[in-house]
Amino acid sequence: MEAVLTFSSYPCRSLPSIYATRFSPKLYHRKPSKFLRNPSCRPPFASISVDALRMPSSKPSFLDRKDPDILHFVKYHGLGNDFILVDNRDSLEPRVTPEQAMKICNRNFGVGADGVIFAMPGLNGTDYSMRIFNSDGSEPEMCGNGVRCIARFIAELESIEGTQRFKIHTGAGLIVPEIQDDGKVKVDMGQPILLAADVPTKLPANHTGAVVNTELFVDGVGWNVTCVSMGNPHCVTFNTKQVEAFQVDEIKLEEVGPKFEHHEMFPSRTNTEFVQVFSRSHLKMRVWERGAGATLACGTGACAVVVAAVLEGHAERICTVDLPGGPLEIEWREEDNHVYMTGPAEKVFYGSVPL
Ligand SMILES: N[C@@H](CCC[C@H](N)C(=O)O)C(=O)O
Repeated sequence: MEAVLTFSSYPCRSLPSIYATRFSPKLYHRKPSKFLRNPSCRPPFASISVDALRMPSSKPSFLDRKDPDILHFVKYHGLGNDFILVDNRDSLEPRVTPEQAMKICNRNFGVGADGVIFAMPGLNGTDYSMRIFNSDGSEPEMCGNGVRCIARFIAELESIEGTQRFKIHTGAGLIVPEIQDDGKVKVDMGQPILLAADVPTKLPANHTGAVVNTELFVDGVGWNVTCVSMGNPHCVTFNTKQVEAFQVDEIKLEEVGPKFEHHEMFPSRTNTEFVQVFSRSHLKMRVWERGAGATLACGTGACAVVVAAVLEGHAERICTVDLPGGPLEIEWREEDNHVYMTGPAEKVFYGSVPL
């Protein structure tokens, strides 16, 4: 639900509604858009009505406008992992630069988000491509919560209702989200990558080439870690040499997270998940994300956690993973070695920002 501000009684046929947000009304108080500045477009007696708590019945027409100085977007979140979604279907060139993405993601001086995601034309026989900039402007290969959001975003752009499956090209290869009857999105996240050099990590590998339950010194503490890539790198830890099982709420994420992220053992930096085991099918995690810091959820992270939990013998292949923003259902399927993630993706508001 959101507040919608509608300018009515304009004679211009193409006049769009203007959607205002509960969260960032200041965005709409900048330079008036061209049609408002053009007197020939203005009726003598324009009326303004505020129609609160109404969802637009269809895609807002302002998403169709192509003004190079204004970015129209839709904000989505997956369990509080929030993104600015951009309709980039006409080009493989992202509409904003990494520097602009940083500004837009800033929670004080911009819209506020963990990243900016672009829905682009498909490549290699896929329906669409997805690219993403983290809030620090870096570009990750994949984003699990983001791929659920982009599925819902594309469905909205293409006015598709009901169940729908898309083939999405990402930096991690083909990813297949499927919108289910209940609105949740189930994603085939592909196979986990375990070979140390491919994660990548310089930590010593075991006889299979994987880094499983290996000691990593961070901040003077020996953490037992397992390294998994879901296209993007993850370092998963369930315990230290001193602490047999974490109470994850006690982990000082802001202190220790950046030290994992920039550790010399991770040449491409890393996402890090701290995990508490409730049972063999129920885990709880907190995450420090590469390029975004502490977030409320990380889809690729939850997948990596279940893979690591199975490899370390803590859990079975089907688990509920509790994140600060809510639960994800994860399955690491034995038959095809693929990881499947199921969870929500919710639209928050429509907006525009000057570039
Ligand atoms: N939150 C995302 C992961 C986003 C990318 C990550 N910060 C990275 O740099 O790898 C998810 O839901 O997977």
